[in-house]
Amino acid sequence: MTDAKKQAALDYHSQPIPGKLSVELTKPTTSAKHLALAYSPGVAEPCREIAKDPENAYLYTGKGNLVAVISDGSAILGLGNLGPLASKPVMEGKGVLFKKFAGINSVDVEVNAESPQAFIDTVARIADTWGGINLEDIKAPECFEIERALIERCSIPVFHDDQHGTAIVTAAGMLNALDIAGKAIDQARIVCLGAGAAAIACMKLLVACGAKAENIYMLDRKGVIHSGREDLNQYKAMFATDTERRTLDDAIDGADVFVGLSGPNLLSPEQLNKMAANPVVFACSNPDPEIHPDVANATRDDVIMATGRSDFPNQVNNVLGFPFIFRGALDVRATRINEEMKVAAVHALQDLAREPVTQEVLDAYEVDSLEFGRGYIIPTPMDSRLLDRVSSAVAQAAVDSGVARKPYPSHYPLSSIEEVYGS
Ligand SMILES: NC(=O)C1=CN([C@@H]2O[C@H](COP(=O)(O)OP(=O)(O)OC[C@H]3O[C@@H](n4cnc5c(N)ncnc54)[C@H](OP(=O)(O)O)[C@@H]3O)[C@@H](O)[C@H]2O)C=CC1
Ligand SMILES: CC(=O)C(=O)O
Ligand SMILES: [Mg+2]
Repeated sequence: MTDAKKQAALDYHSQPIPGKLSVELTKPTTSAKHLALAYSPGVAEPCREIAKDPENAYLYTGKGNLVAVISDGSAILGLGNLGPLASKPVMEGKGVLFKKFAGINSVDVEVNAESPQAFIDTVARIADTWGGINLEDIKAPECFEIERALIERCSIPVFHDDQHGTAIVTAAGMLNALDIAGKAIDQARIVCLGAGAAAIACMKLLVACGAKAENIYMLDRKGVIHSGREDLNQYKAMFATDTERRTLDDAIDGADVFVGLSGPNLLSPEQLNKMAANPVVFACSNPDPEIHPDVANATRDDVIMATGRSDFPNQVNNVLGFPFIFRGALDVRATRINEEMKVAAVHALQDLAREPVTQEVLDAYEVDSLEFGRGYIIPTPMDSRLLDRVSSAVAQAAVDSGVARKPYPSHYPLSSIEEVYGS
């Protein structure tokens, strides 16, 4: 970013008041009578009801529309481990997206934990307060055990966004991009740079969508993850291939797909030039991609290019997933977010990209036209139809797969966030 853009970002966060979120009141509070209801003595009545039956918390408090965004700051975007407090702008940002796109209230919680177990214990002890937990920017491999343990210990949905939100959006974009490139996913040779939270989850979901594990070369900082390596954790080991290729330079030769979930400027124009015809490049590291789209487009005119950023076409970013996935899960009071719900979200995103783009989206991106093709493989976050399409698909999948504690919502389809509480 230029110095002017960096300053604009700092000003945005500090002016006119610090931060991006605030708390609003939902009940009248202008008289002593109101206070006697909101506070003592009236507040005792809902307390007694919740003590009798914890489900009443959904009736008398904001729990059912409240998601905690929780991080230890160990993998903040692609910036690395900057600690919990430095992750707060990102966590507030996730809260902005929850509210703006899905009408969900959120609190950000930055945990200073000395170990994964301490983090798990901290979160588990406060979990009942919320309707769901969105884990964010926790590095691999610790994130896998943290999420598994919290799913086991909590009765509300726990979802590591960097794993599953990213994987859902990547899979949707990839299925469309390969279709446009005229390639079959089960034939595609895929290079994944990065072997952390996002990369492992993305490759697992691509395999579930038809990619062949033996066609995937995954790389970490030490190079290709191959069967001869003895330094692999169990998650990386799932992607160890029997190959003589050792470096990105080796792996990228002839590849159909590059997925970057690692760090900035790690794919060179020379390496892009070694890829097969119509290469699909998802350079998803934030804020700086593995290859800048201007560089990629200048290098090859047949590249189908996506990044995680809002300021370039084809934004492959978990913002297209987590707000709507939680909306659907909360509205049927799902106990968890399972594979069926994730796959339903993939197909809802994939299908929406193939529909005509609305004027609202054209205006938001200041373009005259946008249609399914190389420059538009996935819906944009500013598409208000996402609220209905993804949330409905996720809610229906939760009901069908038996994890919903409420029926499919009678107030669906949703056409705006004003409707999220029903009528
Ligand atoms: N667009 C989107 O929606 C999203 C994008 N991301 C991006 O993905 C990236 C990774 O995030 P996340 O998975 O959460 O973090 P993790 O810390 O869990 O994983 C980072 C991975 O990147 C690898 N890596 C880092 N530098 C290099 C390098 N120079 N060469 C090869 N591999 C490297 C690490 O290798 P090693 O294992 O050897 O340490 C590790 O496997 C970030 O840039 C993040 O912004 C993440 C989530 C969503
Ligand atoms: C988008 C996001 O969650 C990340 O880059 O970590
Ligand atoms: Mg993240």
